[in-house]
Amino acid sequence: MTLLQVDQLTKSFSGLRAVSDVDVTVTDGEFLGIIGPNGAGKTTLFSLLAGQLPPTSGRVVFDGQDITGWPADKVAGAGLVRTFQLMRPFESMSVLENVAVAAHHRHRSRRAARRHALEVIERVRLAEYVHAPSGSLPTAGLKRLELARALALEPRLLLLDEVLAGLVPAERAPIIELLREIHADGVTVMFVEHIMAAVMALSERLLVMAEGQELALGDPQEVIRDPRVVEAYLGEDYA
Ligand SMILES: Nc1ncnc2c1ncn2[C@@H]1O[C@H](COP(=O)(O)OP(=O)(O)OP(=O)(O)O)[C@@H](O)[C@H]1O
Repeated sequence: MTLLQVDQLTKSFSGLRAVSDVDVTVTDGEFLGIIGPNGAGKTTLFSLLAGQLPPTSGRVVFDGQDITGWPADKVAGAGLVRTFQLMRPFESMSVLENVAVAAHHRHRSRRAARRHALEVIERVRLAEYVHAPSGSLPTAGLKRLELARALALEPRLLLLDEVLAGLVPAERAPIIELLREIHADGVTVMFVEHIMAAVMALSERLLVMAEGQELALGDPQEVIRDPRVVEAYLGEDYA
């Protein structure tokens, strides 16, 4: 079943087409990787889908509903949630309070929001930091917190924007495992990432963007051998 359908999606910033006529369909339950050079439009695409930016033109249909131009909180309420490359938790608030703020969107009572937040904190394995101020977390902890805040909104489609950036290789493996678990639990994922080992380990299909457009889309092993992808992004050494 199609969960997300994007038709001819375009975003111009004073003449620059950051996202240009993108068509993509995401099936319920799939894990779609997205790669491309800096400035290719990956983050802008996420902002258009998740409602942080209104598109210049084009259409976004999520779970059968036309959500084009909806504000972010309404999009999240429908089940489409993103993480941010630059994480901005409320630093003086504890991990629990930060996640409870997100959980509150799904649970009206404080007690239910707190209970749900605790479950999510367990799930991302942040329990030892539950009462710590978010500002005191190491980078890997902040990544888990960013995931927890997104999961507290109970997404059906989760857009992950470089969740592995800034982590040393030893810290990446457990986060990759966590992403696998989240996906196995039934969450559909779109995954923007530069760490190719993670992209190849997780992606069922791979979209390559360049200059705002789709350069290639399909089976990851085939896509990374596409000469246009090698030239625009991966380089001969990777190939
Ligand atoms: N708010 C904005 N105003 C003007 N130009 C913008 C804005 N946001 C993004 N851009 C431009 O749009 C283009 C696409 O940027 P975007 O951040 O989406 O790329 P990206 O593929 O996510 O890059 P990276 O891998 O570096 O995160 C870039 O040329 C960028 O400078």
